[in-house]
Amino acid sequence: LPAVLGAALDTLLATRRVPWAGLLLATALTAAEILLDSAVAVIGGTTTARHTAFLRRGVLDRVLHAAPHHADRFRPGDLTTRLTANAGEAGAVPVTIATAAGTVLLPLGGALCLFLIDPWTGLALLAGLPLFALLLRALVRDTATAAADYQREQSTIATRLSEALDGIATVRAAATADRERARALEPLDRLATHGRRTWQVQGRAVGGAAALLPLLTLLVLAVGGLRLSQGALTTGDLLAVARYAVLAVGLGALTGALGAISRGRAADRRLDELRGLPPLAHHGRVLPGNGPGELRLRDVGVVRDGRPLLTGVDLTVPGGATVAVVGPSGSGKSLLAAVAGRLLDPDTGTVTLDGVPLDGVDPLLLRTEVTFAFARPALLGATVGDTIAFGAVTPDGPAVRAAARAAAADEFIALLPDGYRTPLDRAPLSGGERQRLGLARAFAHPGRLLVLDDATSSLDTVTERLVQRALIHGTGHRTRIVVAHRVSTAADADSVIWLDGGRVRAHAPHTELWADPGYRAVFRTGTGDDTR
Ligand SMILES: Nc1ncnc2c1ncn2[C@@H]1O[C@H](COP(=O)(O)OP(=O)(O)OP(=O)(O)O)[C@@H](O)[C@H]1O
Repeated sequence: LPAVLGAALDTLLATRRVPWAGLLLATALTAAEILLDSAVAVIGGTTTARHTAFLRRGVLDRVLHAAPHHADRFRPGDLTTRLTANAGEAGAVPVTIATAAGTVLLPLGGALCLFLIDPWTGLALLAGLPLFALLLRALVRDTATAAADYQREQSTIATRLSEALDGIATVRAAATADRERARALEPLDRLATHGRRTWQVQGRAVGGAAALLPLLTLLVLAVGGLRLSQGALTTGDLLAVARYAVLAVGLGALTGALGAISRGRAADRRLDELRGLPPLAHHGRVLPGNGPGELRLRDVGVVRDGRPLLTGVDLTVPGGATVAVVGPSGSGKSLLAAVAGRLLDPDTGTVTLDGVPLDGVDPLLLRTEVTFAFARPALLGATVGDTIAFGAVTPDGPAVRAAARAAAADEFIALLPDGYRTPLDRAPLSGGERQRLGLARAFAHPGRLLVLDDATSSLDTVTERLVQRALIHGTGHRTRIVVAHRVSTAADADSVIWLDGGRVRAHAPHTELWADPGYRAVFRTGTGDDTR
């Protein structure tokens, strides 16, 4: 454009006629620039959105497929920040790099044209560039550290807020809302400091560029003027030099792009920590068809922070048996349940189902063969029916209803506004009702092994008996492990695993163990309410 305008000016001066061709070309070039700018906005926006979605999916996939105890060290608030704000910043990097490349191309073209018109004007521009390069280097380095600190504090606030929301009832009951707010917002000062640091670094770079680049333009123009007076340049040339010099110092826009790239890369490093989570390893083995569901644990141990939580657990649960796991609070019952269905890999020993080590079985297959129900089940899916059907395999309507009946959930579901089709957010549920939906979900997914981890603790005694009967009389699972505090569960089971301090104290039928006062004491000192 400057070359066309310069040539048009020279034609005008030389011929005293309107240079229509030059003007038309200049108009076409300007229109093309406007069109390109619009294309950049549209393509840039969609590319960033797609890349962000790609990063989020990839990282979420790694988190979901990671060995659970590795993924657990990232708290929900922290994970959310990484997957939302951080992924957003990291997702913008490719487009920002492309924009930066565009930002560099135009000044480079400008510089090249200066050399073509007159090398001395090009050299004048080059003289100031080393200083500008130093400025950019400092910007990239300082932005990266300030942005990383800022993003870390953001995560801390998000973690504390999500903890406070999670425990909102306790916070209200303890009247500690003000204290919680102060705790959640405590990193705010540091966050502000790091935020200011980021913008100070950016401001310094922009300020430096704003001081340096006009001086550079002036220098190029001065050299151009000198060359005009020497007769080496025409007036049109000088006009073009002036325009190209302005284009060349457009390099200043690079400061904004480089700052954004540095912030994006700092955010991407936080995603890297999630990408680095070791996946749940397996050897893609299948379980033998029609196996009885025999579970064996050999010398199983779990250690956390040097503390043994399960030690030397040796157990055989015969296929088709119902086994209760009892023991005082903190004795390792939930850990044993998690290990039995590979929600957790033990640190020592092996767990096999029908002779195949669990860590060898394809996880998707394992999830169709092993079903869990928990004390506080997460209700996933859009409707009440969906949440029961939720799993690796989706059961049909009659199977969902049969499972709900077995879990004694059918009656209260029938009272909901739309029955099974009631959206979960329109279904106010008590703790016991939530538990029954969790149980129904487990019952609706038959397989070799069913693990109930305290999954009936909120049910009243009558309902629990109903569920217990359904459990014993078949839910389509062959083997059942039931963690419970109630003596009736132990009495109904074929045998009882009695845990104490992370060790198996005994594995025998309830009637045999009942003679031991220590065993009877479990039901008095546990959180269970019934003894007999
Ligand atoms: N991820 C973990 N990191 C560190 N310690 C853990 C972890 N998970 C469990 N523990 C500890 O292991 C012990 C056993 O926990 P577990 O949940 O198995 O007990 P439990 O017998 O099911 O107790 P309750 O009857 O109260 O539910 C507890 O002391 C608990 O603090």
